[in-house]
Amino acid sequence: MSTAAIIPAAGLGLRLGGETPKAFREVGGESLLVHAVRGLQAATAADLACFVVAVPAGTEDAVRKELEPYAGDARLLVVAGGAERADSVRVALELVPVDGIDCILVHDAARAFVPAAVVERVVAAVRGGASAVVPAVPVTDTIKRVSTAGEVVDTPDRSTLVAVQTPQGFDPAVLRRAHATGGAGATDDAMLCERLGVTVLTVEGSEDAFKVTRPRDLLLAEALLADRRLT
Ligand SMILES: Nc1ccn([C@@H]2O[C@H](COP(=O)(O)OP(=O)(O)OP(=O)(O)O)[C@@H](O)[C@H]2O)c(=O)n1
Ligand SMILES: C[C@](O)(CO)[C@H](O)COP(=O)(O)O
Repeated sequence: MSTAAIIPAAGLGLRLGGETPKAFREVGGESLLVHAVRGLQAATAADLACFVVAVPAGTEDAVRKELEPYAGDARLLVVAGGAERADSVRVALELVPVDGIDCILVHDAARAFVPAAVVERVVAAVRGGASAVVPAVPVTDTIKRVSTAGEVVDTPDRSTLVAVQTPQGFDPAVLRRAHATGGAGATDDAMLCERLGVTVLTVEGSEDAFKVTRPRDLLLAEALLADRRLT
């Protein structure tokens, strides 16, 4: 049995700014998307057999060509994404083969520097019987719930909060059932599973799996990569 990876990479990166869609922005001379594919490939225990990448419409052929050298023996499929992240995941999911796949990962191109150990932890938890698995890190700020008027409503107990990352891993049948319900308002795939009443397990994430979202994240990405190249 093998793993399939869906990579939603069709976002515009409005918070990052610039002319180029975020997944094509370069760090250390390579696009975030290339870093993301390489990061998943480094997780050898995941047995990746297939990548399905959702990209901005019109860029499919160029991306296929760019990623081919990094896909190794895995099958590479590139598809035009949708309006929201959940739409991009859903169109990609339709292309994931049913036979021979016991785990589907959904991994943001924007979380391009996830360590292999995190990927392998997620896959191992799915193979160990979990239906849905998310990597998580502790929240370090005090979080406030606020009203629309900007007034603090309350302060949730921080020890019960975590920030979740990708790749998120799923039993294929569960992920298909979750996306069949539609993705309205869902900012991650685990949320769709939660709506079905499926238990979502957390495993240890990593600060390196941060999401490139705002301009200063690119500085952090350059520094992280430079440090990795040194060590
Ligand atoms: N319609 C969309 C929107 C997002 N994504 C992908 O989902 C991941 C996480 O989304 P986010 O970081 O929010 O990316 P953007 O939507 O591009 O960012 P922004 O909200 O700042 O425009 C990214 O890899 C992004 O390319 C996608 O495939 N399709
Ligand atoms: C999937 C995700 O990366 C988990 O933290 C996150 O929810 C994506 O959110 P975004 O608002 O689309 O960046």
